[in-house]
This record gives sequence, C-alpha cells and structure tokens, in this order.
Amino acid sequence: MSRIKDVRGRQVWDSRGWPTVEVEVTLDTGAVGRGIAPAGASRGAHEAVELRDGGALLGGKGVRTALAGIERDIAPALVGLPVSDQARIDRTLIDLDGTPNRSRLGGNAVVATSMAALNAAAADAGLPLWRHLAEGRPVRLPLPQIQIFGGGAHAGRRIDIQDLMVIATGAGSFGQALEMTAEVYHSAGRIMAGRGLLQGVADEGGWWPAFDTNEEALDTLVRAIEGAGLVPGEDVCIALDIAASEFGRNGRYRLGLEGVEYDSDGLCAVLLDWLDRYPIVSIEDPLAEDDETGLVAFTRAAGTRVQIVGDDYLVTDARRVEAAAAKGACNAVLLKPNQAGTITETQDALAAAKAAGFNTIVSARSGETEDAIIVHLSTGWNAGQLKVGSFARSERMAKWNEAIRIESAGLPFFGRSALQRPTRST
Ligand SMILES: O=C(O)[C@@H](CO)OP(=O)(O)O
Ligand SMILES: [Mg+2]
Repeated sequence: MSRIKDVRGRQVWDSRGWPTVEVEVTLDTGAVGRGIAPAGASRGAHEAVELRDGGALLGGKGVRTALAGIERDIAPALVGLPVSDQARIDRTLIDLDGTPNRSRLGGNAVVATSMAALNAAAADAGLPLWRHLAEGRPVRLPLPQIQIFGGGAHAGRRIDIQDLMVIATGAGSFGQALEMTAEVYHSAGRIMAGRGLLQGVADEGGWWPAFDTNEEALDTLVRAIEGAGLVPGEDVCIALDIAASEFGRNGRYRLGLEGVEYDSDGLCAVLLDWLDRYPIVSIEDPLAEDDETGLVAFTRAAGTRVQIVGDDYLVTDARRVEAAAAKGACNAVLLKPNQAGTITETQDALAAAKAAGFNTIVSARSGETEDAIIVHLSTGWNAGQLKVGSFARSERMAKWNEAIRIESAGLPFFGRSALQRPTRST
C-alpha cells in the first residue's frame, strides 16, 4: 500500500496575478501529485475561506500563513497515511483545521492538499485521473458551459449579469462543442469591434461588457450566435450566471446598469421574461443566496423549463443540496472543490445532487491556474457538465485542451442529454 512520504507547499500565481497555494504530495513509491488552489471573486457567504495575510504583496493578499500551516500541521498529520484512502486524508484535514469554514488552516491550503493527494494516488496507479476516478464505470465527457461576455464582479460591475455563456447543444462531440463556441466567441468579438465597443476581456476571458443595458448583452449574444452561422436555441443555447447575491440582499435587488430596484418577485418577473424571449437553457443563482423564498418561487415557475443552478446558495455542500431539493429551490448544483474544502466533500455534494435528481456541473473559479483537475473530476465522476469561463485565456484553455486529450482516448460525449434532469437515484 503506497503511503504519503512528503507534503510540501509553495506560493505560485493565479490568472489575476495574486499568489495562491500549490501543494506537492510525494509517496514512498516515488509517485508525485500536485494541486493548485483557485480563487473566487463572487464568493458565497458559506463557502470555505482562503487564508490570506499581509505578506507577499503591497495588496496584502499573501499566502504565507497558509504555507506555514502546511509545513507545521498538515505535513506531519498526513505523512504515513495510505494515499488510496482519500476519505481518510480529507477527514484528517477537516479535523486538523477544526473550524466549520477552514479558516484556521485556510481553504486554499486544505483544497490544494486534497487535490495533490488525489493526483498522487492516480499517478501511483499509473492512470489518468479521470480513469482512476471512474473505477471501470462507463463515463462521458461533460457538456461545456463557456463564457462569451464577462460581467458583474469579474468586470468591475460594468453590467449586472456575471456570466453570459453558451452551451453548444447541437454538438455531437466535445471537440465540436469547442469549435462551435470558438465561432460564437470570434463572432461576438467582430460585433463588438464593428460597434467600436471592443475593450479587451473580463476576468475569465469573456469579452468586456461595454453595454448600456443587460438586455443589450443578451441581444448581442444572440446576434453573435447567428453571426457564427449557427441557430440560437438549436445549435447553441444561452446559459446565464446572474450571481444575484452580488447585487441583492434582504429581498431587494438593484440592477446598477438600468438603475432600477426590484423586490424578489420583480426580479423573478424580469428573468421569466428573459426566459420567454431568449434561448436560455440554464440560469445560475437567479436570486440571492439569502432569498430562499425567491429561489423556491422561481424554481416553481421555471424549473420544468430550464436548469436552475445553485452556486453561492449551495456552496458545494451536500447538506445544503439536500435541503434545497426538499424545498424545491434549484434543480442543479455547481460543484467547486475549493468551495467545499476537500475532494471528498465535493464528491459528497455530487452524490447528494444525483440522489436528489439534480444536474451537476463541475466549475472553475474566476481566479484560476494551469491546474486542470476539474476536467478529470467532471469526467471521472460523470458529472454531465463543466463550466470553466471563456475560450481565450490560457488558464481556461488548459482545461478545454485537457478535455480534448481525454476525448482522444475514445470517450463518448454527454451532449445535450446532460441538460435533462436525471431520475432520482434514491
Ligand atoms: O460565480 C461563479 O460561478 C464563478 C465562476 O464564474 O465565479 P467566482 O469564482 O468569482 O465565484
Ligand atoms: Mg456562480
């Protein structure tokens, strides 16, 4: 049985130029696994928190404290553990931290360690991670959600909607989904250039949203799909992350771009109108994380028509997924390992979602690196969907290109079937 021999942390850098934590786990067999913690900007109130300090930069976003905890607490506790027992490794990390939100050791230190251990186990087995996770079960490549325009907290709140994404529902393979998305991405760029609105890209690589209204962004996305020679609603559909917690609290929502304030019912009405007028198949965090009544009402009104994804609201937490399913709020969950804290907790949230008949979407964060573990998690866990941000920044392309490599192994593709709700597995 291969055991952990060494655990080392180091500071590396993310796509926004902030320091983050990389962990390297070495086994007694010589196998090595690495993991790098990503970082969110629009974070849920209940997610695992990163440990930051005043070091490293004038901005005071250093990770010295997280690295010190890896050396002082994490490494001695993990050395000697069998690497095949991910649940035990993660339980050790959770107990060692001892807080509900990983604030002592830091969610960044904990998740990078958990990821590194998992990668070491796959390396030790001589398997690509997705295959190691699939354990012989048949799995398919996920349907990608890819950002065309950024917004919200990822674009200086230039528009209120955070992610305007496309899903290539007409694609027959992962590679074809990327080709169709590339056409839409470049078509959108041409439209923006033609209108004199091309101003670079937002945090995840989607075009900078130089729009006067949120609807102008939606209209432009539809034009971009058409401009790519594709049929909106057939070949390519729209997925939105409203990230409503960023502009709404206590049932009040202020759309800064239009300068209007809505109550929960009012915002629901706006979104339902969009669902009628645009080819939207998925909508994430349509209402704020503290507005459960609104989420239940919206799910009742639209849950049979579209995928309603809980991100800030569910924070990759199995208990919260179960509670949301019981109440009828959302019908899908976004799964972010650094929101949950560890790989095991992420997998628990996925299992709870599948048991509840929810769709599952493994997701990157807005601050990313070349680490492509989420592609392997979504494939090996047969999650159905993958959200990575845009199409044109290397920290995103590292993931999409990894999926293409996995597809070369002959794996089938979920395609649009990933958007159909599974039957409850319990
Ligand atoms: O809200 C989200 O879904 C993610 C990715 O778009 O953003 P962040 O990592 O900033 O939370
Ligand atoms: Mg989100």
